[in-house]
Amino acid sequence: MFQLKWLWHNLIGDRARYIIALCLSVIGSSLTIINPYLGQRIVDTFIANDNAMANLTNERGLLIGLCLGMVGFSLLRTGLAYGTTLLYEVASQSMLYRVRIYLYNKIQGQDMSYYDRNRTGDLMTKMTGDLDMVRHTMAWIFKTIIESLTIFVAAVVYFFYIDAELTLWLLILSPPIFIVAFLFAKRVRPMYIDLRERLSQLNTTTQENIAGNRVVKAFAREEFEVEKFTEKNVHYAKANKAAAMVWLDYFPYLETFAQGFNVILMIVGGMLVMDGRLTFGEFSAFSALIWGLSNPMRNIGIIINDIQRFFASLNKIIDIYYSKPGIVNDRNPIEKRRYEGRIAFEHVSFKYDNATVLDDIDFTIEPGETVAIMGATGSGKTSLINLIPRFYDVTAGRVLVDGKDVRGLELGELRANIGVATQDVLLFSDTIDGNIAYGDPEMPEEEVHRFARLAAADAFIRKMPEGYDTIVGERGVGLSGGQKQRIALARALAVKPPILILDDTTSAVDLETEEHIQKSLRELDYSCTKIIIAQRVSTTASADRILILDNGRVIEDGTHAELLAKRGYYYEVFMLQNEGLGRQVTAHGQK
Ligand SMILES: Nc1ncnc2c1ncn2[C@@H]1O[C@H](COP(=O)(O)OP(=O)(O)OP(=O)(O)O)[C@@H](O)[C@H]1O
Repeated sequence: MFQLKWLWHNLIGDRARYIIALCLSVIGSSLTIINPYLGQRIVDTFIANDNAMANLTNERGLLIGLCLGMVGFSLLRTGLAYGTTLLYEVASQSMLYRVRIYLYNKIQGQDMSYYDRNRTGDLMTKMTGDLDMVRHTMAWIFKTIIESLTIFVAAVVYFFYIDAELTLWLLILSPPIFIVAFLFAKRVRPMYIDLRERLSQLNTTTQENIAGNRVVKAFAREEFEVEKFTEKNVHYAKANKAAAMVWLDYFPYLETFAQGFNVILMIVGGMLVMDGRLTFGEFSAFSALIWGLSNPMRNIGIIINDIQRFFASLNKIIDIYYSKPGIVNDRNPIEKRRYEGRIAFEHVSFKYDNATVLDDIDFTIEPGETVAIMGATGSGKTSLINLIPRFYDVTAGRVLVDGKDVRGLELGELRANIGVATQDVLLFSDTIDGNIAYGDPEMPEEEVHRFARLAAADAFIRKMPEGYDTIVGERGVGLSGGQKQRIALARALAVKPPILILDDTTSAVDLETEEHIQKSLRELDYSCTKIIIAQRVSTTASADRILILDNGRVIEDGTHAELLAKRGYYYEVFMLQNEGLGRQVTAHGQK
């Protein structure tokens, strides 16, 4: 089966340990028949024997030997069980560790459309609960299956050796038990797939709620969110209960059959003892080992439940394991070069699924040029700049950097040459210093300060209680929107990229600060092509060129003066921002 092959493949490095553990499980479980055998000898020789008293005197050595044997084998089994559990734990934990790293790398290597499709809560469930279920199965469920099977087989073999007829009577119960177990497994399987999905939904709701708690509070929607969570929680609890109830439908049959072993033993075994075909000792051996037949039947429900959970979880993990990003790096990493920074869009079109977002975009940006992109919200500005570092790939046409199609460039090298400050600023829960030096952790402190000054962030950072060592909260909590933007800008500048992309990076800073940033950007001490998405004319005015996007098409392209002279969209925005007349501006003129 494919899933088992996958497990075997990932056990590499621990296969020997795991196989030894399986063998020890088999040996340890087989030893369970030894004590009933020794007990049988004791009963037949020293208790239910006509010469029992004489034997007690004459064969004392044998009795002591048998008793010591029982103690010895019990100790041996305990020792083996300890060692076996240890091996299972070590092997499964190491496998879990390796697979977790592999999956983490896989997730990191996915392109943006993967993150568009997958919910964070679902990915978190895969990385935690699902992986742990797989480990639990490797360490406990497989062990229980192997041990139950071994004890079952060993008991049956031993029973056949003592008395075949009684054994066959007992085994009459096995077919109905297996039929019931099969029916149960079939019914419960889809329930565990559903249960796994509901857990993922519960986690997604929880994660979104925690991440978005400020919005929830701002809109005073706590009650609504609690209701939403309760709904998911109820669904999850119901799914759990439904699976448990199914087990209860089958449990009485399995339990009755399991009890049936004792009943058959009493009736048939008793008759055989009375007929003198079975000794008391042999009967006691049956009695002592009958759990070897009934226990696996009792465990069968737990095993089936866990195996279904295991497959539901494993399939989710395998999904990530074999997922391939659409955007791959098919070049071998070479020594990273510094690009000149020439960018060209050649008749580029782009779609998310089926919705066309960019249509026949065609322009060139020379090294060192500063180009501003403006356009109504949703016109495709962010989508356009996302094509340069290959966050997404074009649907038609080509994006060229330094004259080469970006799809043919080494991905790491390409991205290392591009500094991006995204619209949605994300800072890590780390020091401010660590956040600015994210692209180069070895960066000297003075450099960090220099880039913070360029981004007009130095002054406010120094006013913070621990300056550059201040730890910012998750996603930058504790900083204002403008402060976060300036740290994100410093982080992008600090990699000294030949291509710098700023997506609305100064939208939340005041005009004076923005002026300082504009000046810094003009005076950077390294050559840099800048693409700046902005809504303010104050930002775009000093650019070498301005592109106006509307509905995925470039409708205006020129300098500030040229576009004003055109009296189109740009002119309207200019007038609106400078005169504050509040007219509604469209790409096609004024309404
Ligand atoms: N991940 C996505 N999946 C599907 N559609 C998307 C995705 N991201 C953006 N879009 C759609 O693509 C269009 C362009 O979005 P884009 O973010 O590029 O616009 P924008 O000009 O940057 O807008 P804004 O100024 O509001 O940031 C929008 O209609 C948006 O709904």
